[in-house]
Order: sequence, then C-alpha cells, then structure tokens
Amino acid sequence: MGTVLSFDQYGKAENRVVRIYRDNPRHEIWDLNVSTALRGDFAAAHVEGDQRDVLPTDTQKNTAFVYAKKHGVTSPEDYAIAVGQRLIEASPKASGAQVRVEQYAWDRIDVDGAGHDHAFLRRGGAVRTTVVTLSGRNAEQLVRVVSGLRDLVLLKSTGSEFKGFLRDEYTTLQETDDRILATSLVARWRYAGTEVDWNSTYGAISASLLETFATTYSRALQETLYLMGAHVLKAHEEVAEIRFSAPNKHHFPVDLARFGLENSGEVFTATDRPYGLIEAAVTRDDAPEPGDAWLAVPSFL
Ligand SMILES: O=c1[nH]c(=O)c2[nH]c(=O)[nH]c2[nH]1
Repeated sequence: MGTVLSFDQYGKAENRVVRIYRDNPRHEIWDLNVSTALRGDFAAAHVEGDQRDVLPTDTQKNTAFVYAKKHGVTSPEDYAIAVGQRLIEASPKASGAQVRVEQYAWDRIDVDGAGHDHAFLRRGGAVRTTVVTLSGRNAEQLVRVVSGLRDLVLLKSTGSEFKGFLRDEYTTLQETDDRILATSLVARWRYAGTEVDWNSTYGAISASLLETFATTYSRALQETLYLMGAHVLKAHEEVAEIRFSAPNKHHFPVDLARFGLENSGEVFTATDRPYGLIEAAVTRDDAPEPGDAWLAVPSFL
C-alpha cells in the first residue's frame, strides 16, 4: 500500500495581537486573534523531515506583530491581506496562505456622558471574523475574503411558529404557532472582490441580519436564515454568498398545570443540548466561483 500527503497547511494559530493607536490622547484599540497558515510544496517536511523550506510558525507569529506596527490595522481584512502577502513573499515554496482574524470589540467607558480617551469596556456579543485566502504568488495572486461574525445570540419571544411538519411513528413534537426562537448565529459572507469598505460593510450587514431577524415572521429557523441571507445579498452587490450555521436554542414551556397554574408562553426552560442545527448557504445566481475561499474554514458546510 502506498500513501501520499494529500493536503497540508501550517502556521501559528490564535496569536493574540493587540494594537493600540496612541498618536493622540484619544487612543484606539484593535484586539485581534490571528491565525496564519502557509500552503504550498511542503511535502519534504512531512515525508522526509526536511525543514529547509519551512518558515517557522514562530516567525509567522512574529510577522503578525511586526505587521500590526509596520502595516497597521485599519480593518481585520486589510491587515490579514497584508500579513498573508508578506508570508508568501518570505516563503519561496509557498503557493498560498490563509489568514484568519477574529476581532473582539471594545467600547469606550462612558464618563460623564462622554467616551473615555483610553479606558475601554469589552463589548459582549458577536465576534467579528475574517478568513482571507491568498492563492498564487505575485501578479497572478488571487485574494478571496470571507468575513462574518460568530456568537451573535438572538432571541424573539413571539413571531415564530413550527407546525405542519412531517410525522412518523417516532414523532412526539407538538405543533406550535407561538414559540421562542433563539440562536447563537455564525454567519460568513464571501465578498466578490476586494474593493470593499470593510468596516462600514461589516456594520451594515450585521445590522441587516438583526433587522431581518427582528422584523420577519418565522415559520422555521430555516426560513429565517434564508430571509436573512436574501436581504443581505439584495442590499450588498459586493457579497457573492452568505453561509449560516445556527443552533436552534430550544426553550420549552414548563408544565405548570401540575401546580394548578396556567402557562401561556410565560415560563420556559432553556436547554443547551441537544439542539437543532440548521445550516444554509444563500448565493447570488451570478456569483463568481468560490475557488478555495471556503477551504479549511472552520464550522462550515
Ligand atoms: O425551526 C425549526 N426547524 C426545524 O427543522 C425543527 N425541528 C424541530 O424539532 N424544531 C424545529 N424548529
């Protein structure tokens, strides 16, 4: 029996890079979790134990810090592209790179109605993400950007039903025309190109996801995800495709009749396991091919 190395990439994962801009008294913070990986002809390292073409993961880590200073951070996407390009330049055997960045948001602490210059409060809720995949070297290089968010925890206390579903002899679920709908959303959208205002587009897409969740009636989480995706694609020509992974965070009404009490959608138990897991992708019908944009992107279809 023969064996071949069929896929490999290597790099430094979850490098915590914090960049402060302090050129004036009103500081700015970019709090990032950066994972880099090189792809290319690195078979010798795996098959022969030969490191001559291997730029150490330690060097990749250092590059992430150097670029936070030298290139700077104006958005996770722009920074990730710069780091990826540098890593490919520094590594003759590399044919590509993947740079994943998560951003943890901080708000200014409010003091007497104004945001403080240099004291911050970590914002709960969603983490902004990007996965930049560069393939090829120099002029032929393709840059693919998949941005998104995770841990966007949403709940609506009415405006959601689930009924009319298929039944078999194992079905016990009751139909409901008024339930809690809750999820912890992961969304990732693939940009058609790189001429994008990364920060304002992120803000607009996350606001659109929230608005659609809030304002549309849900016959199932499946329908809600599709509507969220369709609304984003309609408003954002620069987005080719959006993918969702959404746990259905079940809230079951508690039987209070046992205590002589009525429960009309007032008391629930929130369960964390098991959960329905609904995943969907919504794509523009004229979207450019994804190529390797989704290769090794965690938690996706
Ligand atoms: O929105 C839902 N989709 C389902 O597919 C499903 N299945 C289930 O038991 N509850 C729900 N809810």
